Amino acid sequence: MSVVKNGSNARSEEPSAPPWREQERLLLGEVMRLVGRSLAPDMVFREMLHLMSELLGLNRGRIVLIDAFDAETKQTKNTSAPISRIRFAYGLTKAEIARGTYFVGEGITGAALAIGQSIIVQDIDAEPRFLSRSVKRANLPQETVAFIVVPIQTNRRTVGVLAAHRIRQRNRSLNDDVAVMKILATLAGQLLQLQSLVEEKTKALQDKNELLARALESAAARYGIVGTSPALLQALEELERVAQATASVLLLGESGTGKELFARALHLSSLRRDAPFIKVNCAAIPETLFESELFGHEKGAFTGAMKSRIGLFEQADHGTIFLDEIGEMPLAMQTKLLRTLQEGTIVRLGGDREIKVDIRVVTATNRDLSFEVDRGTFRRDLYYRLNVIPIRLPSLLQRKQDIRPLSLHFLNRVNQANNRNVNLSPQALDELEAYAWPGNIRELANVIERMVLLTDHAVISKAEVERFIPAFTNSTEKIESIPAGLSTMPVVREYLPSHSHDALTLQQALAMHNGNQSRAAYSLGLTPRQFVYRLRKLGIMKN
Ligand SMILES: Nc1ncnc2c1ncn2[C@@H]1O[C@H](COP(=O)(O)OP(=O)(O)OP(=O)(O)O)[C@@H](O)[C@H]1O
Repeated sequence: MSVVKNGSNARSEEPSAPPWREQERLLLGEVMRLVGRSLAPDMVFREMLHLMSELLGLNRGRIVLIDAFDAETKQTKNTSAPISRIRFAYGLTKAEIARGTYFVGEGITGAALAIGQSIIVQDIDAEPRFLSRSVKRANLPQETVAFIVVPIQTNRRTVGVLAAHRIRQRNRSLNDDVAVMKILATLAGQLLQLQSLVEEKTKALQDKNELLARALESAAARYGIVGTSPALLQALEELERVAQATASVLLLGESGTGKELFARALHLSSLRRDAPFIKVNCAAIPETLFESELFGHEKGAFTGAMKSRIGLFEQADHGTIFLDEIGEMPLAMQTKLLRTLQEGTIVRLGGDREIKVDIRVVTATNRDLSFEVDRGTFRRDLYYRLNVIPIRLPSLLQRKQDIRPLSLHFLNRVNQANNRNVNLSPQALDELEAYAWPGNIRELANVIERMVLLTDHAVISKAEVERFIPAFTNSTEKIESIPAGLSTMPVVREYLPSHSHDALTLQQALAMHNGNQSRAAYSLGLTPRQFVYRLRKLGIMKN
C-alpha cells in the first residue's frame, strides 16, 4: 500500500500511450459538459463513474460519503463513530452497495477518510487492511487487482472518497489514473459544497413559504398576528370571544408583547371595524395637555386656543379608543375618564355642553395596576371599570415556538422594505430561539432589522446573531458601532443621566420610528416619559 501525496510516490509501469490522453480529455470534457447542464450531484456522479469505467478502465467506481455531514459546523452529527457509505456507484450490485459501509479509520476506504489523503493499493491480495467487504474477491478478475482511493473535500475537510478498482498490469500509468481521479474528486467536492449551499437556501425559502401558507390560513393573519403557540392562541381566542361586547378590555403584558396589535385586532374583529381606531399613548402626552387632547377644547378655553377643536374621544366616535400605558395617566385625568366611561359623554375643555360618544375603550399597561391602586397612584374605581375583561399577553419567553415564524416574518418584511434578500441559516434560527428576549417581539424585530441592514452576507450565521445581540457579547464596542436609532432595549434598564442623548440622536430615533415617541424611546433604552423629558429639555418639543 502506498499513500500518495501529489501523485509522486506511485510508480508507473509503462509510459502513457497517446490514446489515453484522448480518453482522459474525452472523460473530463464530458463531465464538465454535464456540470454545465446540471449541478445536481446525483446525475453528474453516476455519469462520472460510468465514464471512468468505459474510457479509462477504472471499474466498480464508487463515491463514499460520511453520514450526516453538517455543512455549518463541519462535523458529523455522531462524532464518536462517524460512518460512511457508498452513495453512488457504477458496476456494483444493490447488495454490494448495501455492504459498502465503513467507519472512519476502518479498512482502506476508512483510512483515506481518516487521513484525508489518497491511498493506492497495488495488489489487494497483498494488503491485509483491504476488507473485500463490498465486492467479494471471487467476483473480481483473477489477475492482480489494484485499488485507488482519493479523498473528496469541501472547505478543506474530508467528507468522502472517490474509489475504483483497476487491473494492476495495464498499458497505462497508475499515476495517470490517480491524477484524473484527483481532478474528479475535486469537482465532486465542489458540487457537494454547492449542493449544501443550495439546500440551505432552499430550506430557508421553504420555511418562509410554509410560514406564509400557514399565516394565510390562520385567523391571526387577518390581524397581522404571527404565531401558533398555545399561549398566543389562547389570548387570541379570548379576544375574539369578547370582540362583539362593549365591555372594556384591559391588555396586560410586558413591553413589546403585541398589546397594540391585539387592540387593533379587537377593533377589526368587532362590528366597529369600519369606524375609527384611535390610539392614545398616555405616556407621551404632557399632563397639562391631556384634557384638551382627549376631550377637545372650545375657542378661548386657554391662551392660544383660537379655534375650537375636537378631541380624540370625539374622533373615535362609533369606533375604538386605545389608551396605551394607562398607568401613566395623571390622577385628575383618571377622574374625568371614569365619568366619561360611566355616562358615555364628554365635555370639551372650556365648554359646558355634554357631548354623547359611543366608544369602545381598550386599555393596556405593562405595569401592575393593582399595585398602583394600593400605592394610591391609580383610582381603584377606574381600575375595576377598565379591568372588566383582562387579557394577558404572553412574553416571548413563554412562547418560544413562535420565535422562528416571527423571525422569518420580520426578515421578509425588512427584506421587502429595503430591497434585500438576506436569509437566516438554520443555526442562526436556533440561536435566536435560544435567547430570552427581555424586550420581547419588539426587540426581536429590531435585531432582525439591524442584521439585515448591516450584514455583508447573503445568509446570516449563528456567529453573526451573537454579534448583533448585545447580551451575547457584553462588548460595548459592538453595541457602539450600531447606528443611532437602531439599538435594542437593554436587558436591564440602567439609570441614565438626563443629558444621556443629544438632540440629533433623539431626532434620528423619532424619524426611524415615524414620529412614534414610545417606539423611539424604547429603541434608545428610555421610557417614553424620559424621552419626552429630554425632547423638552433640548427644546425639540414645546411644553
Ligand atoms: N404576534 C405578533 N406577530 C407579528 N408582529 C408582532 C406580534 N406581536 C407584536 N408584533 C410587533 O412587535 C412590535 C411591538 O408590538 P406592540 O407595539 O403591539 O407591543 P406593545 O405590547 O404594545 O408594546 P408597549 O407596551 O411597549 O407599547 C410591533 O411592531 C408589532 O407589530
